[in-house]
Amino acid sequence: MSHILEVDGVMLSFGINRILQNVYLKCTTGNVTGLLGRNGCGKSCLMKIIIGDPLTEEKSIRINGKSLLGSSRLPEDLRYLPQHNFVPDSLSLERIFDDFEIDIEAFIESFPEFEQYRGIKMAHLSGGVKRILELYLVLKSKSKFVILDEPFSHIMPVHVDTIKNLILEEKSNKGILVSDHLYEHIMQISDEVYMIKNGRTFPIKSVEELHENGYVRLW
Ligand SMILES: Nc1ncnc2c1ncn2[C@@H]1O[C@H](COP(=O)(O)OP(=O)(O)OP(=O)(O)O)[C@@H](O)[C@H]1O
Repeated sequence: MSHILEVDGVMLSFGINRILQNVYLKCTTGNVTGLLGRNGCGKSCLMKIIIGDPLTEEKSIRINGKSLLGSSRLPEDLRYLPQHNFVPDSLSLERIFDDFEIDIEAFIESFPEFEQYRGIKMAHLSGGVKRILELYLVLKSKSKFVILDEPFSHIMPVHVDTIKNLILEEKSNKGILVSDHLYEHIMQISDEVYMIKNGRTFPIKSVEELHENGYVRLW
């Protein structure tokens, strides 16, 4: 079944700083939607607002036309990979997969060297290893939409390629909204890309447009 997530009417200021004011984006099952923009333009704030952070009352977030009210979100609707680690340090890899009801064997097939970490607690894993694990848990969750904030940060290139493939595989089950400054990867895997600039979102079709909008320097 296909679902559509739409976001508009978002107004966000901190003091006299207007961060977001003219936002529209949509994400649908079967699609990867990319979100790009300069440091501090409001990407993480927008993602947090979508997943229910009460940063602003002025917003309209809808799934299949039905407004998501307040700050509670059902995990079957939306899951979110934040920039910081979220799995408790005291849990082992095996326990985490059990808790999330996600198949650890399929994970180890994608990342064979994680075999050695099966019984290891999160506290003893490196930053990049934790990041891959958390990204996988969110990406594979039984949710209509997943929102990934900087999924490629701290991750070595060979695993970035695996993760891109997993995202492309998983989009047949859900809509995926993703933001990362590794814009070439975002441009490659996204069906639609939005940029945030001066508080508003607009569609981007090419790296040249990113250049024209001051996000990359091509010449
Ligand atoms: N709780 C807060 N209080 C005050 N200002 C905030 C708060 N949260 C975010 N900001 C400001 O809002 C702006 C947007 O922040 P946000 O984290 O969304 O940027 P971003 O586009 O994700 O940036 P980056 O690419 O650097 O991660 C920034 O100027 C930031 O300093």
